[in-house]
Amino acid sequence: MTETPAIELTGATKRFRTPSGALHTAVRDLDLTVAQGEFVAVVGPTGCGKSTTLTLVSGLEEPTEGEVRVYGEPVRGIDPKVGFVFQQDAVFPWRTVLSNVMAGPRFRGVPAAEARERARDWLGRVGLAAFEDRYPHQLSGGMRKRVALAQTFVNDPAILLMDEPFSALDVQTRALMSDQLLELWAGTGSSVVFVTHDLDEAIALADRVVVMTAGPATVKEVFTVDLPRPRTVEAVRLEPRFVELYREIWASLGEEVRITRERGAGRAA
Ligand SMILES: Nc1ncnc2c1ncn2[C@@H]1O[C@H](COP(=O)(O)OP(=O)(O)OP(=O)(O)O)[C@@H](O)[C@H]1O
Repeated sequence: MTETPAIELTGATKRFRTPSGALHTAVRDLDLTVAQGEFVAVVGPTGCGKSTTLTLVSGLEEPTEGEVRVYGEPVRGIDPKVGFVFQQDAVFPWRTVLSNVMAGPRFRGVPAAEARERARDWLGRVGLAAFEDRYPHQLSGGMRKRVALAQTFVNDPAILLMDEPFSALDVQTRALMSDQLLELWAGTGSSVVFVTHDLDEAIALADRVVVMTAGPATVKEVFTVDLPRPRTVEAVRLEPRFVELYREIWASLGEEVRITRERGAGRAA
């Protein structure tokens, strides 16, 4: 018997009504399956429809056509099995780090003592045990991102949707965060969909890299990343296979980036 996929988009199309009243197609006829426990990275030219794809899986938006399923069930609204990490931090500025990490389990009805214990456990895993009484503004960008990871993993999500979560960080912190994410994810069995502009990051993290077309987004090509795990970003980047994969995927992605750029230049002319 084959296992139910964690995520299944079938012929998913999303159109938005623009302020001028016209219809804009952000995603068209998109087919994508993510297995349970799989890490999938999504790359594509700017504005092509990557975030819209995530919002369809999250239940924040409904597809205009086609189907989106999570664990075999059609998505109807926001599912508690799904966790998110975005580029912006989703922390309460007036709450301490511990209170921020406890918030999710508390909203889900976990008793305070247990929520505190789970939050402390995850804060320990992200290396912030000594900072539980700090407020978010007293932390660095990288530390706030670690709070965001603890905040997400503490809810034990079956599916994790990440939309350029590390793009606001400097390059070194980004690499450390990627390593940390892989470490945290390794023990959970959750499925991840990770949207990024950074092909290095996509290959270093993922089991498969999905290349999207210039907008409206559909799947152009899917590449399997056959690099062994556990991986660390700095080490994996030096492997000949990594460089080979980078070249192959860039050949596909680069075309779409060029199409998007030329359209932009056409519009500016
Ligand atoms: N709520 C909305 N209403 C109208 N148009 C929208 C809406 N959300 C997204 N769009 C449009 O759909 C297209 C795809 O946007 P989306 O944010 O999914 O792209 P993206 O690939 O994530 O972009 P980026 O790489 O720049 O983050 C864009 O042209 C955007 O302007």
